[in-house]
Amino acid sequence: MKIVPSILNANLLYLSSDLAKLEEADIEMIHVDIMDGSFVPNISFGPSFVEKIAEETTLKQDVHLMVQDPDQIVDDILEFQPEGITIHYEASSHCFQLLDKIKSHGVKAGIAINPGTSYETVEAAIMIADRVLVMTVNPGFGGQKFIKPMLHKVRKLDLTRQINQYAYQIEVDGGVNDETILACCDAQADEFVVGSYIFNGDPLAQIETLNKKLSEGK
Ligand SMILES: O=C(CO)[C@@H](O)[C@H](O)COP(=O)(O)O
Ligand SMILES: [Fe+2]
Repeated sequence: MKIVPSILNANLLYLSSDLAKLEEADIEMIHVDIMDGSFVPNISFGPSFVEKIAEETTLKQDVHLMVQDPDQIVDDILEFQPEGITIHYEASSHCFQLLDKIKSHGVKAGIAINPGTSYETVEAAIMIADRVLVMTVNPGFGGQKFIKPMLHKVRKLDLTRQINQYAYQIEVDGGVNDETILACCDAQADEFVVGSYIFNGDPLAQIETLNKKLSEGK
């Protein structure tokens, strides 16, 4: 089980020292949300930011693409060899081709689903995905309320991978905090993206609280 801090709501003026704190907290990977103002009503970072982060830290990058046309931007990100790139099923017109392309570069290929997208819609795509990201808020912003019924999808994804021996990791993204992380863990999610909960306080203390919750819940 992994906590994956999302830097979307971090204060970018202090990002360098915050990244050092995450390393100190034994975090392995951060979550980088790329938004184009079209697929979601917000604009965040672009590929050059992935490059700058790679120069600054040894933390791996889990890149979450919330863009209308992922085919157009994916090459620019593959260049910086993140740990993974996750595309939205709703945005990609050729998701199998794109997932294969990401994998062929030795980068983990993820498929993300919005709250309104059913598990059944992605039944085929998950067969080849390394990661399935279940949005537990509507994408676009940090600091939103966790949508609890999404855990039903997480449970189904876990059951499906057990039955078929699929290899994907299940990641939950949005509204994960000290009150919701245990339910995600119980539903068998493997990776917990946590943004505002970590960066609205002292990152080290917040991560310690989350780790404590997870170990108490075992
Ligand atoms: O992809 C997104 C939002 O669209 C997320 O990765 C957020 O950045 C998570 O932030 P919190 O909900 O934890 O504040
Ligand atoms: Fe995200």
